[in-house]
Amino acid sequence: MSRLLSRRHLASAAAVSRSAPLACVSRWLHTPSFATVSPQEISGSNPAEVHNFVQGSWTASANWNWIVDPLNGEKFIKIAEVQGTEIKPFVESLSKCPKHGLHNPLKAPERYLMYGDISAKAAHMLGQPAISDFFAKLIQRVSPKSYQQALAEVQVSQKFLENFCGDQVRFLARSFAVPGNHLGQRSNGYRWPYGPVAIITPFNFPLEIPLLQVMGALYMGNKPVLKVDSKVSIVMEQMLRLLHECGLPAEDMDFINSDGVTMNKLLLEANPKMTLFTGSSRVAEKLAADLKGRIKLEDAGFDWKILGPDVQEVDYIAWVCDQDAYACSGQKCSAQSVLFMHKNWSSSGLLDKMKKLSERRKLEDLTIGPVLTVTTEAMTEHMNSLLKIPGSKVLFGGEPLENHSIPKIYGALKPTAVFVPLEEILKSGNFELVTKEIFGPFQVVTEYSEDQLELVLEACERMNAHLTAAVVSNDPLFLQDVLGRSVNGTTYAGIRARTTGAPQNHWFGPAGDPRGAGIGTPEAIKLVWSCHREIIYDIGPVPKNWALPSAT
Ligand SMILES: N[C@@H](CCC=O)C(=O)O
Repeated sequence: MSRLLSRRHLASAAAVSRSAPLACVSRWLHTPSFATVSPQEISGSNPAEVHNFVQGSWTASANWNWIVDPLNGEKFIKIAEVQGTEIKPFVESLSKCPKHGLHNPLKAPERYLMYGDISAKAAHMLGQPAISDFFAKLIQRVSPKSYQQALAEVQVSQKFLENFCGDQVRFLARSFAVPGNHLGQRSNGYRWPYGPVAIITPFNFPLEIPLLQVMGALYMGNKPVLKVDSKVSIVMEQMLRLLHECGLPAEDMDFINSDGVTMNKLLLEANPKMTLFTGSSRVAEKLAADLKGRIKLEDAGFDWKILGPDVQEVDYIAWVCDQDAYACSGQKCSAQSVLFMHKNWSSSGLLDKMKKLSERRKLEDLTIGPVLTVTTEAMTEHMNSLLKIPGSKVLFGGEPLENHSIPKIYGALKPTAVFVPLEEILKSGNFELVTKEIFGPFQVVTEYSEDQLELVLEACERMNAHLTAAVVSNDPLFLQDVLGRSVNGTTYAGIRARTTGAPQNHWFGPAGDPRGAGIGTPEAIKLVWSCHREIIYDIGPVPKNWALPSAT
């Protein structure tokens, strides 16, 4: 059935056509059946509304919080933000789910199949060009990035859903059995849900991160409450409507909009058995303490790239560097934050090529655009602090974007690279400054000579977030050396290595931290959303010649 021409929409289009211009009819004909907004139509004079979903229904709240259009500062989306006094239904809803979950290998196993079916339907819908276009454009409105980057996010989400069709959800909960010591004894290892869980996700991937995590949680039998950064929660609100249309039971998950303080209160009162947090290290550490460690994290990434001694494919590598550092205006947790360049690259023209590529980026197509969590002043101030380090210099960028109406609360900076000498980076007064993650179009570049690889590795060792990394070389001994002495969770190795753009088939997540979460793959889902339970069956018979042993 075409979701675009549902009877409901044809009827509403016909009704509208009696009183409104043709453009309006065409808008409705092109709005997917589940949708309550049209990405292109949202504006100050036609604001969109985002609701909450709890205990099976959509709800408003006493308070509307306005989100401004990142491109012109107009108030364009109203969020029904739940206040501290309004969390009771959410607390009650989570409490309804027992610790053993909505399903598990010994309870309601048919729900694994149901989730296979829901994923198949959702994958099919999201694969319709009009629907992927709808989500790509909606993402662009709230988390400005180029159409291609926004569409890539939708495609990753669509492929992920395809991966968990049919029997693939039940295969996630595959158990094992080990023979016991005597007749009737065997141990079975099960993947067990946590039951009530919470998911908190950031602004930079409005669809990919919350969708993949929420589906993983549901697949394994948990009941999640999901909170997405209000700046972009409209995208997941619309996705939830799509999921309901694909058969997601209304009671299986809740969706809340609130500020951080209210969410913290909800977490403390509802006491979810596991919380997945994706976002800044500061909030991650606070939550880890508040929730007494019942948390998994995908936090900051000061992600590094090392160019090895073998210089080749300079044009290609310059392009990958440009994408890694500046696509989505550098607002990916995987973005290249520092580039360690072997001296052999100095005369290759790589930096010039990177500069030229960075200059192709423009606000009109959002290949560079607003920075949602760092202001222009803060980025400039950081750059100026770096420039006080002896030997440092601006390689390119360093200036605010021009001719725009991006509101002052957001940042607007040209793609920027600052060179800092390696010996200076390692000095204790400088190290923290240089490795401070700037969630914007900003990278540090440095150079090392043959005998300075130790210093490069020392710098990587001293960093405290280990998310993505790239070792750009086809020298197997160089690769082995660097890979064997580093820890980043998602590391690309080889001449085509990158730091960003992990699709659903690459585990994505930090390493080196027992709280580290993953996203995307079956291993990530099992690790984050289930725990191990072992049931040891010991049904006998008791041997006929059994006699009471002496006390031990
Ligand atoms: N796929 C994205 C990351 C998604 C985050 O969890 C990237 O590779 O930058």
